[in-house]
Amino acid sequence: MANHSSVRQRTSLGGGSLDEARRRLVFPLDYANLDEARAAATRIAPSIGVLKVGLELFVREGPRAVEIGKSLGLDVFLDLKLHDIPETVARAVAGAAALGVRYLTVHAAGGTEMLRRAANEAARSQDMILLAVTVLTSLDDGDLAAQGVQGSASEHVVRLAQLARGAGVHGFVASPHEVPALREALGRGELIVTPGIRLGPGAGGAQGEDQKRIATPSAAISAGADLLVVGRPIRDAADPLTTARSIVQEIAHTLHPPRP
Ligand SMILES: O=c1ccn([C@@H]2O[C@H](COP(=O)(O)O)[C@@H](O)[C@H]2O)c(=O)[nH]1
Repeated sequence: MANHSSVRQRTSLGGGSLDEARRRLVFPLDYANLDEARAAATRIAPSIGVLKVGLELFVREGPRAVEIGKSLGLDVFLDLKLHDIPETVARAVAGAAALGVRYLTVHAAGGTEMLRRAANEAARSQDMILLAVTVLTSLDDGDLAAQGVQGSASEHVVRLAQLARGAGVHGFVASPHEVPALREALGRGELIVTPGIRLGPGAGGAQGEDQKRIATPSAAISAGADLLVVGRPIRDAADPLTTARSIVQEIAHTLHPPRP
C-alpha cells in the first residue's frame, strides 16, 4: 500500500512554471469515436499533461482508447468510476492496471471493503494511482438531500474522502469548492483532482452546463487542487489549442505570480 505522502510526490508536479502548469491539466477524451478522439488528442497534446478516457469513449472503443494517450507519451487517466461489489471491482482494477493507465477512478460510495480491495489491487502496480470520486461535481446540496444525505456537499465530500483514505486510497476527485476542507481534513500529502472547471466570470454561475459546483482554473489552483480536468471549455472552443494554452498560462501565473 502506498504511504501517506507518496501519491502526491509520485505525480512529480513541481518543476518549471509553464511545464509544471501543463502537467496539471487533464483533458478528457469525451468523443464519440477513436478517430475524433485521436485527432483532438494529437492537436492538444503539447499543452496538457494527462489524457482522460471516460465512459463515453471506453464503452464504444475499449482499451484502444487508452493507446491514444500512451502513443502520445501522455499519462492516461481511466475514469471508469468503478462501483460494484468488492470482488468485481478488484478484478476490474487489475484489468486497468494491465492496460498501463496512470490514474483510475472508483466511487468512494462503494464502501470500505470495495475501496480496500481496490487499493490493495492498485498497490500491486508500481505506477497506477487510484482516485476515489467523492461527490460528483454535477450534484449540489439539494441533490444530496433528495438522496437522504445529511449536511452539505462539502461535508459529504470530506466524509467520503476520509472513508476512502481509511481504506488505503490517497487520491480524491472533488470540486474546487471542497479542496480547502479536504486539505484541512487530510493534509498536504494527498492528491486532489478537480473537474467542474469553467473559464472566466461565468464560472460563478451561468456557464456550468450540467456541472453545479464549478470554479475557474485559478480559483481551483489557489484552493490547493493538484490536477484540473477541463473538458468542454477546451473541446468546444473555437480554437482548442489556444484555449488550452491560456489555461496553462493561468495555472502558471496562479502557481508563481509574476513579481511586481
Ligand atoms: O465529479 C466528477 C467526476 C468526473 N467528471 C468528469 O470530468 C469531465 C468534466 O468535463 P467538462 O466537460 O469539463 O464538464 C467529464 O469527463 C466528467 O465525466 C466530472 O465532471 N465530475
